[in-house]
Amino acid sequence: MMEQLGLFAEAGQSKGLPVDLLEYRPGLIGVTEGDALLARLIRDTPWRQTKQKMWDKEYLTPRLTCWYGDAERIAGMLPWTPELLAIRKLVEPMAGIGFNSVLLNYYRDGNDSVAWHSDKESIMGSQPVIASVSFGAVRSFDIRNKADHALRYSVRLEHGSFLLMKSGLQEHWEHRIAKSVKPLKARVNLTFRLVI
Ligand SMILES: O=C(O)CCC(=O)C(=O)O
Ligand SMILES: [Fe+2]
Repeated sequence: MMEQLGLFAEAGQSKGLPVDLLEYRPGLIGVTEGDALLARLIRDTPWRQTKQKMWDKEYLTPRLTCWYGDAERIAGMLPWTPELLAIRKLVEPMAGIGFNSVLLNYYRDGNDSVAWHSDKESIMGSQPVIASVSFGAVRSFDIRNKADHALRYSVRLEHGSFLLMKSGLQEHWEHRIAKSVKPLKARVNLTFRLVI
C-alpha cells in the first residue's frame, strides 16, 4: 500500500552524491554480455513473489526475488551458479570484502518497486557493505536521510552498472526504487551481501 502512495517520482542523477555513502560505476559489465546475463537470469531463476505485512494486512511484494549463496551453510539459499560466482569475483575487489550471498530482484516493469527501507537485518551486522549490480531498464535509486527526509539524492542505475552501498549508508539513510509512470522494460538487480 505504502508503495502506491505518491511514489511516481522520476528522479535523475543527483549532483554531489555523497561518496562516503555511495559509489557508482557505470559499465562494470558491457552491453552485449549484460543483455545475455539479463535474459538468462530472467529465464533460469526460480523467482518467487513473497508476501509482506503492512498494517496487519498481507500484500504481495511488488517484485520477484531469489536468494543464492553458500547454501551448505545458510538455510533457504540456492547454491551459487557459475554466472553469479563470476559477477561476485568482479565486485569483491571493488567492495574490499567477500560476500557469501546475493539477493536477486526482478522488476518486471515500471510498476514493480521496492519501498523506502534500509538493509540492516541483524544477520548482516549494523554496518553492512552491499554491492549492487543492475541489468536492464534504467531505474532511479533514491536515498533519503532518516532524520531529514528532505535530504535526498538519486542515482540512475544503468544496464551493467555497479553501485557500492558503503558501511555508513544503512544506519542513517533509507533507499528505494520508486514505481514509474513511464512504461519500463524488465530490470534485474543483484545485491551481494555478507550474511553472518
Ligand atoms: O533494486 C535495487 O537497486 C535495490 C534493491 C534493494 O534495495 C534491496 O534488495 O534491498
Ligand atoms: Fe535495499
